[in-house]
Amino acid sequence: TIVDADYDAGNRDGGNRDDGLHGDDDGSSSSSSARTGGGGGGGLRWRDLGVSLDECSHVTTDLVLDAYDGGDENSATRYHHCLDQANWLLHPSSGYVADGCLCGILGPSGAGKSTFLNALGGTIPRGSGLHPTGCAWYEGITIIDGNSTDGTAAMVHDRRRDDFVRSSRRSDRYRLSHRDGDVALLTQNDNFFGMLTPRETLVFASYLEMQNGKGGRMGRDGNRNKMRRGGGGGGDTTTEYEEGEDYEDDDDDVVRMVKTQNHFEVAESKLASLGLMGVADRKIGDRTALGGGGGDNDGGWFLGGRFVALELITEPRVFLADEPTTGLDSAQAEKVVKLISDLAKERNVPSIITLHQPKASIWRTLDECILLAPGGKMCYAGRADNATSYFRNIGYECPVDTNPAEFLIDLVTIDTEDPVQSHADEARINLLHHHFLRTCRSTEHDWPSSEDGKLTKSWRQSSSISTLIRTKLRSMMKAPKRFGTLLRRSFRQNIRNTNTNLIRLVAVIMQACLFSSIFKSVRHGKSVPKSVADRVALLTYGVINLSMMALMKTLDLFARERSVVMRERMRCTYHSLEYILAKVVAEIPLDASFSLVFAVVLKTLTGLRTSMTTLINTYCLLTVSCACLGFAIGSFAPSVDAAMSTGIFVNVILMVVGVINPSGVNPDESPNRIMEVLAFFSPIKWAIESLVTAEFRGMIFENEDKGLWGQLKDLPKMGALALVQNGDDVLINLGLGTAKYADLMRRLGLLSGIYLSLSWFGLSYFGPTFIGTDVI
Ligand SMILES: Nc1ncnc2c1ncn2[C@@H]1O[C@H](COP(=O)(O)OP(=O)(O)OP(=O)(O)O)[C@@H](O)[C@H]1O
Repeated sequence: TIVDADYDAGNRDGGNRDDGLHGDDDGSSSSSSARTGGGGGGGLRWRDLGVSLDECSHVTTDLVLDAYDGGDENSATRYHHCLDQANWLLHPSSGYVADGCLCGILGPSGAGKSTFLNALGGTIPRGSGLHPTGCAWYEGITIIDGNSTDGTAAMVHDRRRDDFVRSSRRSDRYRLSHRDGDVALLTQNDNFFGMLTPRETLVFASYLEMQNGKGGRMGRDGNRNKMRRGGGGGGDTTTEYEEGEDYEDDDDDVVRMVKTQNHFEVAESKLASLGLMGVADRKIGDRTALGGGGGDNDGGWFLGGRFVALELITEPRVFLADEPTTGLDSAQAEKVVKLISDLAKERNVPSIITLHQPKASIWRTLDECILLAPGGKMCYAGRADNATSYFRNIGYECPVDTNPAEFLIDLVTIDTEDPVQSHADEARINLLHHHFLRTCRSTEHDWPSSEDGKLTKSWRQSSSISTLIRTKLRSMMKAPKRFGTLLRRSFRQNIRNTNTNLIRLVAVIMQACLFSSIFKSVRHGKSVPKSVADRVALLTYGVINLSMMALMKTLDLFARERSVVMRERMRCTYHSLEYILAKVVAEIPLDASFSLVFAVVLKTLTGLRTSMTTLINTYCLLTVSCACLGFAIGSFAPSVDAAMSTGIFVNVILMVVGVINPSGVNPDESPNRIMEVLAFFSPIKWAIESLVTAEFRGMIFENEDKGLWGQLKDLPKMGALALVQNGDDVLINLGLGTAKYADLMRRLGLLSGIYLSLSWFGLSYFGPTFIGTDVI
């Protein structure tokens, strides 16, 4: 077994960074070799990768080129046919980014940089109307002991023999799997639990990753990286395990060490390696303390670094970042790009980032660059330091003292304001695109054809069923631990939200005081007929108020967590049921405690007949039910905005069908079927009916010493309830003659269960799904 690979006797047939990428004055050839890497090294590759608004399966880079060259008539016709149909956001191209390289995607706004990144990472959402073509994969190099017939010879250092031995290397193609954490994709919308510190965030993330039944990943990668570090920059020599091999079966020292490393150590090492120790205990959401995106270098650095830290917790195979410098000042931006560059080298992973107008110092940090023109037309892909010579060779000289990045972006920008200039710009871009594609074709023989190697397994995917079953079982056994972690995280996030919690506390006390002062007849504490309407209204107001607060708070929090949860769910870090249950257990007691305060204040300040316990129980269960409704809406809604507006709409409907008319109902007029169904799903209805039933059942009116005239004066105010004799009469008039408090509460409980199940379903089946690119 080959145990180390820190030397390769120069027999790398195209060792990525050494072949064509360095010191090649001929821009054209450097570009093409950068793109293909000569086939010898590990890295991220893509072939004919494009994205169009129309379905068009036949377009390849070859066809595009044929069309430009006016070559094979048949091909050109096919291409034009597709062009007619397909509206390309990203014209098909093929390329390569080597292990350990940082590649920046440059281009004007709307050129297709994010689209390209999503196509590479396999994260083009289903239903977006986009159609990807081609494929992207990771090419890994395996050093095999002995003389394998299908590999290329290489000299590899065998630690056990302390000697260099001739070994074979095999190049394997792996499908990149988001679920397995192969791809770290940092998007512009990424978010965090704002109340946690970076240390806690990383501890929770690493703990969840370790407990998700894919425990072999960290150990195995830890091993891989350890070996790579010894590689002295030989980015293309990587000793790998055979597929399906489980690290637990391995007796390597390094693996054992990583196995015993706990999640605290993993988090600490990530923090240290990213230089985040100084801000490790500051709350993430505390942007003022951190300096946010402006002014304070530490703050901005932290904001960028924390994203990177979390994405790297899983030791990804490929690192992609969409504008990681957005919102940072230039010094902070430089630091973040430098960090990604260092990590790319240290971990030997290909890293690709999109950049908006990078300054010269950032440009110098890039190893490679990809230039995209509008329409996603690739005009350059290769070593960053060869870019200017490449363009000089085709007649575009970068002026002295000009930032090459700006020069490149200007080259592919269309001046839409001036029609003549716009025409000239488009012609130049087409020329550049065409020239670039032509330089690629010369190395096409290095590429696997689509029939080659039907390898569809992801990097970490196990090949044997028994291993799969073992992994599943291991994951199930760890469910309680994951639940505990999620519970702690939710609980901390909730309890530390001090300002919001204080505001809520003050709000419920003030609302209870306000309601008690509005309904004065209830305040007197006398069970008199005149107070019936006020009692119904008071209880109803309380229910509506608490339901609104619980629903909105849940939607807001859920919406803010959404991107984190989606990211974690994409990787199958935990089961959606575990997440939902943890949220319920962590959040609902706190929500219910506000209801408790409200109930206590209301009962103390008014003469409500309902007991304190009944009031508390009902308001608390109502809160639970509305929080569950919030989870359900949040789990189905496609976006934060959609969740919030749907929440308001739904609550209004449930309120309208749920409130009781205090003037009484007409028993001869039964509500229509739709109303009945809607009412069944209204927690507001069940809570109001429960409280009203508890309030009036068995109530005997007290005599008011106000004489006949005084009593007659009150009758008009009581409407249809003017002639009631006692509480039971009131309930009959309100349509609750046979209602029982316990039954109504059971309905409310049942409704909470239904909403909880719906949230589980929504979270499980309505998450983001992506369109995969073709698998080679
Ligand atoms: N789902 C979609 N449907 C239609 N057009 C889309 C879709 N997604 C993106 N586009 C369009 O594709 C083009 C490329 O978008 P993309 O976001 O990739 O550009 P970009 O280079 O990343 O821009 P920026 O620098 O402004 O982020 C834009 O014109 C955009 O409007």
